[in-house]
Amino acid sequence: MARGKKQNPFAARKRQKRANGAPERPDRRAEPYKEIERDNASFIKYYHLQNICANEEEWTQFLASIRDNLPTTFRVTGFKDEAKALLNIIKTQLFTEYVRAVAELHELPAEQVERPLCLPWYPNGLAYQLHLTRKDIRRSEPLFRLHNFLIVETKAGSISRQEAVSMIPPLVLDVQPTDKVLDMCAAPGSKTAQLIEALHAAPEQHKIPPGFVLANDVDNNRCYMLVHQAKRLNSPCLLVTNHDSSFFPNLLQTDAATGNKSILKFDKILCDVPCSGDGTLRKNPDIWMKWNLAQAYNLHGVQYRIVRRGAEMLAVGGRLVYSTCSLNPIENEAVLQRIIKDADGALELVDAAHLVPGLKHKPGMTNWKLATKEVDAVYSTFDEVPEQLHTIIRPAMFPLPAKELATIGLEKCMRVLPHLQDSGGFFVAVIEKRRPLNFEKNDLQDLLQQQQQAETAPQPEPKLDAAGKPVEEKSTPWGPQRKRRRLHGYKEDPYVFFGEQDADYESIQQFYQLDESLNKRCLLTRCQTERKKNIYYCSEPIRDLVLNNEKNIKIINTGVKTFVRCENRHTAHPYRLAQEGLQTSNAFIGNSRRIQVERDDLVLLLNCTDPTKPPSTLELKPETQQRCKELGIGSCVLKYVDEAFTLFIVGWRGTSSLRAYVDRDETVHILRLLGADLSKFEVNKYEKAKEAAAAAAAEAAAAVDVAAQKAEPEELQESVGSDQD
Ligand SMILES: C[S@@+](CC[C@H](N)C(=O)[O-])C[C@H]1O[C@@H](n2cnc3c(N)ncnc32)[C@H](O)[C@@H]1O
Repeated sequence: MARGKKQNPFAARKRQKRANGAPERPDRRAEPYKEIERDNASFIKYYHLQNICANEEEWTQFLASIRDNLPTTFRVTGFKDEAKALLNIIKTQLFTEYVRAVAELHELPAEQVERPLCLPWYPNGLAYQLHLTRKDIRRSEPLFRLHNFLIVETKAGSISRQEAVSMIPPLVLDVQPTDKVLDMCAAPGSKTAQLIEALHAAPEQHKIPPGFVLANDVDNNRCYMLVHQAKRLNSPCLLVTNHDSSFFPNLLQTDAATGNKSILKFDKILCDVPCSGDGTLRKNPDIWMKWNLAQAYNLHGVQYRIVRRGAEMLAVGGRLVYSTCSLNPIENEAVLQRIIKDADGALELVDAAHLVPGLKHKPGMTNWKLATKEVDAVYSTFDEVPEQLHTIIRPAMFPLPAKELATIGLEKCMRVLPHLQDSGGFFVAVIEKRRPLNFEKNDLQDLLQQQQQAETAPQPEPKLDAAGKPVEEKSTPWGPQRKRRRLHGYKEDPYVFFGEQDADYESIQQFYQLDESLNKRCLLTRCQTERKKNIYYCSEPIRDLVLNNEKNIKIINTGVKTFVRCENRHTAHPYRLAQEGLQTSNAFIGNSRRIQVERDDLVLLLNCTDPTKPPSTLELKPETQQRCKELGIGSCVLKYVDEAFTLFIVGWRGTSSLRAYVDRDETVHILRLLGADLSKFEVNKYEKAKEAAAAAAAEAAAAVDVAAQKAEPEELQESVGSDQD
């Protein structure tokens, strides 16, 4: 073994076992694929006895639906005119191709193909359901263009492939651009993305929304999935943290006007809690094999603790949404009746059905029973539960006495069952806070004291500029300053904010004529170095949150990449613009680095995918050439104005060239919006696979020929020999 190279302990153990003569485990991949049996006697017995359906006929429909595969749904992500333009393309070109492809797949006349369904309850007609499963789309050659569209536009952040029912909680949370929003169990982040979109829904009113989204998850690895998902939206108003929500610490905020500190209370909170997930049986059939009631009993406690902590952190007048993808009243109504009862009038369940008009749902249940794990004994009250089950089945899991229950308002909850509109199963409840909770802990003095202690602890001498001011305001995150793998994930790099006087800022400001209203102190890097590489931007409230709270909570990510160091011998300025940050920085950039381009020029620039051969300015329209001459070398903003939308794209003016600085997926997205030819980017993976197989076969045949030629003289000799015999 090479010195210093660590051995993989799992591989070492496997090698050791093999050396000891232990039998090899059978390779399951070699076994024929078995379709999962969509049945579970305990599940059926349990939900039948709960009367989740009105009658036997409906129950039969429920069972048929939950055993069926789930149709694919997607929504156009939207707070821009671009969304409307893309929707138009979807409704015309994509759906025409859809009908053609489905007709080919099912060998039907096109007139018989059912068109995609616009989800009536999703705002502005932006969400659609296809009559195809995810597997259909992934595995059928006639659908390759549809598949390519879904992949590319998802990566470009223009659509979200999200289960229909999962779109409901953010809608009923009703987020406004000024809201302070907490997403307590956020990963992998499909609902967080919706919350961010709602925050940015009024760009004409706010260059940067005053509100923010704090997205949290207890699972460190899933936090990175969340970062990946949310990054597509390029919001400077997002903070991702990694903490147990049931013990989420109180956070400090600074009042911008007075400088006073207070405990942060959120206007909107989403508690999309961990659950048994039996509402997702259509998408995840393996749950049929695992389902049992013990999961719900185990989860009830953590679900209650999360919603209780959420209620404490909610501002008076604020709104909290509790949701699960479980049908089980133990994880739903039992949790809600408990928190509403404990709040003693401070919390109220409200009806939010008007925010999803046309969504078919049932009211929350007001009567349910509990049972043993295998549902062989059923209990209506805690008195009936045998003592050995008292630690598993708790009194609070049973419905309250009828009179008390009537004051809770459980009927305002929404239960979505799969057969109602061919979707997954889901539960959602909306709570509003009328006054502070009796058990709410507002430990401002403790927090201030902790902060003071941390500030007075010995620190390395700060670097000062010529005027004697600190050069930069550095955050000290959890743990050491070097990224190192730990049991519970990575330690994060620090958040180093720009100081009042920053040489890099001065030069960026001059080159891009940045408007002073862009708060330079919200620019940050993720390392302490003289030579900054990537410069990020976050909104003012996010900066305040980071600096006030990073010692109490593990911050995983914030800021949008806005400037990137890019130096070569021709460049006058060391930083180029980053496309990710342009959505924010564009509103602050002056005219000196802008160039307006027409459609043909933009199509030409985007079609150039070889970075070593950028388009020559001589190929562009005379007006564009003239502007290029004036512009001089370096990063710039390409502006394109269409009747329906305006695009801003990062460009690069080279010595004799102009190029668009966007990645492949965004390139395809923009070309699509421009109605340009996409055939160059349209990869048919089936054709490619066939070509690869044909090439491999040809290679194998050639190898056989060569072997045969080599073998020929011997064979001839043999045959001569045998003749002689
Ligand atoms: C139903 S999923 C959330 C789905 C997510 N809201 C979305 O739309 O993509 C539940 C999440 O809760 C997280 N979780 C479980 N226990 C938690 C806790 N105590 N605190 C915070 N997050 C928790 C899990 O890691 C999981 O990512």
